[in-house]
Amino acid sequence: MFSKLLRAIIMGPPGSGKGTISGRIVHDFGMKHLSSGDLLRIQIMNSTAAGLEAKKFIDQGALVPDEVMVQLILNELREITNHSWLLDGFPRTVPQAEALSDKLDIDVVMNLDVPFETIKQRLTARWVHPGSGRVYNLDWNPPQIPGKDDVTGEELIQRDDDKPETVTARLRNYENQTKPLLQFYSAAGKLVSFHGTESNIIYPKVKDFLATKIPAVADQSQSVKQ
Ligand SMILES: Nc1nc2c(ncn2[C@@H]2O[C@H](COP(=O)(O)OP(=O)(O)O)[C@@H](O)[C@H]2O)c(=O)[nH]1
Ligand SMILES: Nc1ncnc2c1ncn2[C@@H]1O[C@H](COP(=O)(O)OP(=O)(O)O)[C@@H](O)[C@H]1O
Repeated sequence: MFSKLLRAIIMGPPGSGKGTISGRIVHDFGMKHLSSGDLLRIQIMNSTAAGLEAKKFIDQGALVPDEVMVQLILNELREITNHSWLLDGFPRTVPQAEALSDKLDIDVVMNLDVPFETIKQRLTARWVHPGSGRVYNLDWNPPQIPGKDDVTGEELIQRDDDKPETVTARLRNYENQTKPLLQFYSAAGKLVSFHGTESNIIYPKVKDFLATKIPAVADQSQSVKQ
């Protein structure tokens, strides 16, 4: 029934739950998750040339230039062979999407359609574990020990770009630069949108959809045993 590896994109405005839902997809379907934001934050933590260059844009809520992003992501995707993957946060502009489709065929684009009013209040309460990209929310899914990652016990950080004024700039950029991608992927027949305000309600719909495309982890281990 499932003859090939799945190449999927998850899209949506900042704070729509891409990281949260990706974590559940990885758990249930074992896909490799590649988040452009996590990748950039690791480059910044390691003070690489690409990281230092990217930080100037990220701190202002601006998008990192297309050529930097395309190179970074295509290099990473080249490393993932023989595995289904889920791309989160890339592409974010039409030129990025064109550069990606020049190199690879994408199977599905899942769009999280969450209203801006819902999002704004979420982001100021977001804390992240930079090493893994695990994401928490002080109101919604707080860590077991305040300020510490549940799995490693390491310190959580609040992202510099989650300040209210930067969030406004990011939402504006989403509207101007990223939203046109919905039309791009819709015209290509790849787009599936999930509407809602709660990840717990959106995720079961995403899961049902993905189950028609890729075996769940439980089914994969069963087929190994047989
Ligand atoms: N209140 C609430 N917060 C949520 C929900 N889903 C995710 N969050 C939190 O909202 C913030 C943004 O989610 P995240 O997955 O990082 O979104 P992304 O920016 O699209 O990757 C994080 O702090 C999440 O813990 C939800 O359904 N309700
Ligand atoms: N594909 C991309 N193109 C340009 N900039 C990007 C891209 N992905 C991430 N960034 C930069 O990194 C920041 C954080 O990205 P991300 O963690 O994906 O944010 P969020 O999860 O809130 O949508 C973005 O605001 C942007 O500055």
